Amino acid sequence: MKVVKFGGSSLATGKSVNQAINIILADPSRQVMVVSAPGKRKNSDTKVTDLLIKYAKKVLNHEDFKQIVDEIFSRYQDIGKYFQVEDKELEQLKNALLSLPTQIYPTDDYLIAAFKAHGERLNARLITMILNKKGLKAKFLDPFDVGLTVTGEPNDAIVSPETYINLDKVELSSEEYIVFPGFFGMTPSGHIATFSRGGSDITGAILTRGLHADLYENFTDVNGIFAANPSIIEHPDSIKQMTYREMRELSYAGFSVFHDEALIPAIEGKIPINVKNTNDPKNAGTLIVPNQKFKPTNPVTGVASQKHFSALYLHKYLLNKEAGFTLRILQILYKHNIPYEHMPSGIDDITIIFNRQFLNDQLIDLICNEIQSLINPDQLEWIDDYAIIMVVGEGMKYQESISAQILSALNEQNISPQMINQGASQISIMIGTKKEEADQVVKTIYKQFF
Ligand SMILES: Nc1ncnc2c1ncn2[C@@H]1O[C@H](COP(=O)(O)OP(=O)(O)O)[C@@H](O)[C@H]1O
Ligand SMILES: N[C@@H](CC(=O)OP(=O)(O)O)C(=O)O
Repeated sequence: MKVVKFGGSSLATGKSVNQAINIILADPSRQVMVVSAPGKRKNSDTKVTDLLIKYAKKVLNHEDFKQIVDEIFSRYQDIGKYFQVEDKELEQLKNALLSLPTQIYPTDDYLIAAFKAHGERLNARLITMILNKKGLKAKFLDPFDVGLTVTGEPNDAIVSPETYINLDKVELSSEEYIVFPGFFGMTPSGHIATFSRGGSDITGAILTRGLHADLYENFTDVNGIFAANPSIIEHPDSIKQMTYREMRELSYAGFSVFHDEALIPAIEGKIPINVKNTNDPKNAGTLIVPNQKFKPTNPVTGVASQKHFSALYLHKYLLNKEAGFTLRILQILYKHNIPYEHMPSGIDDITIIFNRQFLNDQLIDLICNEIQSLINPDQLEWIDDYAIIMVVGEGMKYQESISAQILSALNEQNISPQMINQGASQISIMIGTKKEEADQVVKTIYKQFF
């Protein structure tokens, strides 16, 4: 049995939903369909998830929301009309949208999560109607029906282990398709919490593991995973096969096509993932597997970049001999509930890299002041303008000169990275640079290895 996830880019119009249904029908083992909310129809369009966030904010601000509800509903109406779904049935979706502000939520964050989740919930309902209309047996199931439970933040949830005990009890019939909304789960107190953005990939992976599927097919709008982001490199090579570890590092570092957290259930279940194109389903796409059986011909599999970082650089002579130096810094961060991403260090220097999204100016001043007064470094510098480029490849284990090749290629372009870190993971090299140089770094490294 296969679990098949369709991203929002594959379900944006009636025509694309029809392509997705044809993909399901083409292979009888494609029994479970996980769906995202309708995505962008063109570049200037807005994803339904973003429209729902707007709707939630209007409700919280006591603003009129009629227009935004109409806009959201029209996305489902357009898809429904393509399949001649009756107005009466579509009206159920509108009523579900309109009833959202009348529910009780523990906090505003829970309200936002519940609104957001309805992008996928209503789409799964609509696609179930469409399949039934086509004379196919299909059932809508959602996290509340199967016990997909989550903990953590309402808009950044984590799956609970009991989900897998609950999923073990779900009985599938080979006669019936299951349509399941991605992106959200149920909290212990019975509320909706969503995964982070792009999190329908995570739902697909959870169902793949929990329902013991043989393969997780993830359908998107490109022919698999490319060796670099196509918005930076024109027509990059596509990756035929890669390991879980490579994908996890690359998706964490910016390959938004597949969510990094979605790798974890697949790794736990040792289930391969096939990223494929809804518009070109015959293309083999990218297969993500537990281990690479052969030594790769290219040491580098992919180059990813992210620009939302900041860094705190600290210099202190004999830092390496001072017991508890890093511990005290971490205690300050812990006190203010600030997570950090990386902490490369040398004998007298340490750089702490943060995700800028978790910080504001006031917090930055606070931690810098505390570190200065409690730890007294010789130099403290806050670098707000920070990007990370990750060069990843299982093949790097077999070649030692990769960082030298990278540095000399960058040097030829007059780029001197602020940080280069290799070692913590044998299969990746991390480069810290200014945001404005990040794309050029990706281009230079890509040219060097592809
Ligand atoms: N390395 C990469 N390989 C393939 N696509 C990438 C990569 N990096 C970024 N992308 C972008 O990811 C997009 C698909 O992701 P997303 O829009 O989230 O898909 P979906 O809606 O199917 O979940 C592609 O259209 C592409 O522009
Ligand atoms: N719709 C949600 C979840 C998701 O996974 O979407 P997509 O499959 O379109 O990336 C989002 O926009 O974040």
